[in-house]
Amino acid sequence: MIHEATYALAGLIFALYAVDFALSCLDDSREPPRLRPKIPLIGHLLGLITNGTTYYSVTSKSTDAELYTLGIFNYKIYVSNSNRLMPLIQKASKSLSFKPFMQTATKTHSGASDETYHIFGNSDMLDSYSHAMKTSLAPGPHLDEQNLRMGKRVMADIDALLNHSQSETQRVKLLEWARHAIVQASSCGVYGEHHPFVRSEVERAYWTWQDYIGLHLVGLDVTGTGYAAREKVVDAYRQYMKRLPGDAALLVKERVRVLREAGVPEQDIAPMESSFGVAVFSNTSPTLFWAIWELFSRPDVLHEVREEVRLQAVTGSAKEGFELDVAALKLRCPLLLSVFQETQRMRHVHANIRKVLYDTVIDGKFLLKAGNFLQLPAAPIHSSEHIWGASASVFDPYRFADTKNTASVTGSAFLPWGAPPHLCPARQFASTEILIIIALLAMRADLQPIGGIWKSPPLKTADMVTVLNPTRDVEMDVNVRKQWEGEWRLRMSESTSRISLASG
Ligand code: HEM
Repeated sequence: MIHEATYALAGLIFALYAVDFALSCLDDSREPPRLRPKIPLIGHLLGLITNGTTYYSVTSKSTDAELYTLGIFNYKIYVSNSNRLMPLIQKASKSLSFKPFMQTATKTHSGASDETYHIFGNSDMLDSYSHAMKTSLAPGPHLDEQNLRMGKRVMADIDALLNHSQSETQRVKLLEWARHAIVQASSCGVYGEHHPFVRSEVERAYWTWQDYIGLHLVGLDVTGTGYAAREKVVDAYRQYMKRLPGDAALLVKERVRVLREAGVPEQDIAPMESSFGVAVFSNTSPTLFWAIWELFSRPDVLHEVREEVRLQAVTGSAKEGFELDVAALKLRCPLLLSVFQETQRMRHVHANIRKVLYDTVIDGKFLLKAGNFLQLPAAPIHSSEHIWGASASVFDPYRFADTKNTASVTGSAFLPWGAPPHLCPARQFASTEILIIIALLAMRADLQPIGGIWKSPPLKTADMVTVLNPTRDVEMDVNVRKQWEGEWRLRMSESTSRISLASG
């Protein structure tokens, strides 16, 4: 019996290797070289299921190839390891396209009808959608209003955190607080004060839904918990969208206009809008969490940042109230900006994905065959010593504060917002929000994990986000800094004064 089982196992392993070998014989010699998995046919799939996109950091370390191939059954994932190829890939967006994933997401993520799915198969419609979002998020009066609403709500949440009895230490869960602050402030900015997340159970349902989006992708939410949470969020959007409030941002009005003009059925508008939270909240929250973590866990740097913000951007006194000047924060606080961008460089794990629609040759030599996928992981580029020097693997809070350090860094080497010419159109909005929150916390509060030890929690690698969340929350002691007690105001700046982001 044991012999038979051993023979069967040996036979299976032999068969797997044989099929893997046979498939690789069908490769065109101009395709990027294959990277063999430890377990033939499914090894890379298991790696991706277990490690998410961080798997590409492992595979990319084991080859010098600029582009390589991971075989999974008869599919191929081409992986770009190179910032040099990035602009060439981005320019080939007609054949290396993100659009098929937008179409699939109408069903897997939003739960919309077949009709909407077909509408999202129209490339021109998707271009109009993207154009409408880009123009409505561009610096100017509309973004000024969006920023104003966002800033007002940030102040309310920071006041709520700090206006407790001064003798008591407040305890908060940092991730929970960062998520709440971002959902509330971003929603006020984007949807107006009567946004869909005013009720805390809708906010909670949103994060439950996010835990299930990986399972929704493969239709495996067997308990239906994620779908129920999604329904709660969609319901709140249905109520909200019965009549868009006057203070909804142009962004929302434009998104809805394009959907209606394209013929998206009315019952699908709320589900489509509710899925926009992935863009608006899900990346900003963990980025804020880690930026707070990286700053407050370095007392010397925190001291310098406090001095920088105090000298450059804060006026007033305890008696007359303090004011944070957002224009100064954006333009004259290089160390704070550097800590934020270094957090992004070290923590960003996103791998942009493209479907190869037609056979495409990149850089005159790499053939990518239609029907396969291309991934553009940022982490191997963010940790490259060729680009960032010998300290590439170390968190250097000063890295972006001195342009000498980053003189050789082009837009396609710093990728948290995507790669030019396709960058997140809300990067100024999200960066302004994060900088305001960190600056106010730095000036007004002391934060420390309970027990005083800054031990980084493990990461939830399965999350489909650009910056990973911790697997467990971290409880923090929050104390008000006595000398900065008092009323605080924001002097909001015009959005045309832009933060000098390394991405452009
Ligand atoms: C730290 C927070 C954020 C990060 C790291 C981030 C990152 C990204 C990235 C990598 C892309 C893909 C770019 C591409 O390849 O085309 C993107 C697209 C997009 N993001 Fe963000 N984003 C953030 C916050 C936001 C917020 C707050 C909003 C809305 C208020 C937003 C709206 C969008 C939109 C509309 C697109 C799609 C643009 C298009 O269709 O061309 N993002 N974002």
